[in-house]
Amino acid sequence: MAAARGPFVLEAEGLVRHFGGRPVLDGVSLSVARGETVILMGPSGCGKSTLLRCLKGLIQPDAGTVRIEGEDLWALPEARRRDLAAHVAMVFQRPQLVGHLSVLENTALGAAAAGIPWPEAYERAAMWLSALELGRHLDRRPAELSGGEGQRVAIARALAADPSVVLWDEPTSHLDPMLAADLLQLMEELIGRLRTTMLVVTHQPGFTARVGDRLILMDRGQVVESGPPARVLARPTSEVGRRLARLAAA
Ligand SMILES: Nc1ncnc2c1ncn2[C@@H]1O[C@H](COP(=O)(O)OP(=O)(O)OP(=O)(O)O)[C@@H](O)[C@H]1O
Repeated sequence: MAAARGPFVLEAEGLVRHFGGRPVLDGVSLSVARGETVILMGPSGCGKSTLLRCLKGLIQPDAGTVRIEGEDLWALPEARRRDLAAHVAMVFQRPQLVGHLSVLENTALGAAAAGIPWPEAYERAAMWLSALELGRHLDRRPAELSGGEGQRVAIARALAADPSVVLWDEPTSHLDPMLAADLLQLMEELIGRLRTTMLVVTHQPGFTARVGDRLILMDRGQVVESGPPARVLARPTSEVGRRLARLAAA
């Protein structure tokens, strides 16, 4: 990645995105500072995944800007945009691995896409797979993995790319409760240890309180509240915040 240009790794300003004539993002602005862990919460369907996809360059907003390391993502020519977006790693709700490639190849692919030369990409992939206790599965195909293993490969693929920022889109949502708890604990350890810039979508208030530097709440395509998680959960100022606080206290 080019030399750091400012305190914010990721910035969105006035993002608007419609689906079927309906505004799914309705003027979203946010910024994530270097080394910060920002948690994004909000009711199902409020636009969290759509926002993350815009920030990763997978969906073009109808209006507004996305800046990655100070560069206006959608103002760049396509090749340069792809390069820049490769420094934003994303862990999705499902692993999204390439079926005919091995676990090692899938993981190295993320690093290579971010411009890391292939030999080093393989080294970094093997290192992260081993760190995430997948060292015995390097030659397996994605279909031969359990749901939890698949998500750990997706995390290894994200981290092997040495990203500027990692977007986590509720990676535990399709796992059974015990596997989900294990994966949340792993995420908590990684976030605490790496201090990489993170933007995390989750529905877990306990996790949010423990790992978040800042909590942003969304409702119906808009940011409705933002602040330190302990403050937001104790003294919410929005309806969504009050619902979340009741849930956290239950
Ligand atoms: N490609 C698409 N085509 C049409 N509608 C879409 C598309 N992607 C998202 N939507 C709609 O946009 C709205 C927001 O979806 P999104 O997945 O961003 O919400 P979310 O907050 O991430 O929800 P969840 O917490 O359930 O994952 C939903 O009503 C969804 O149906």
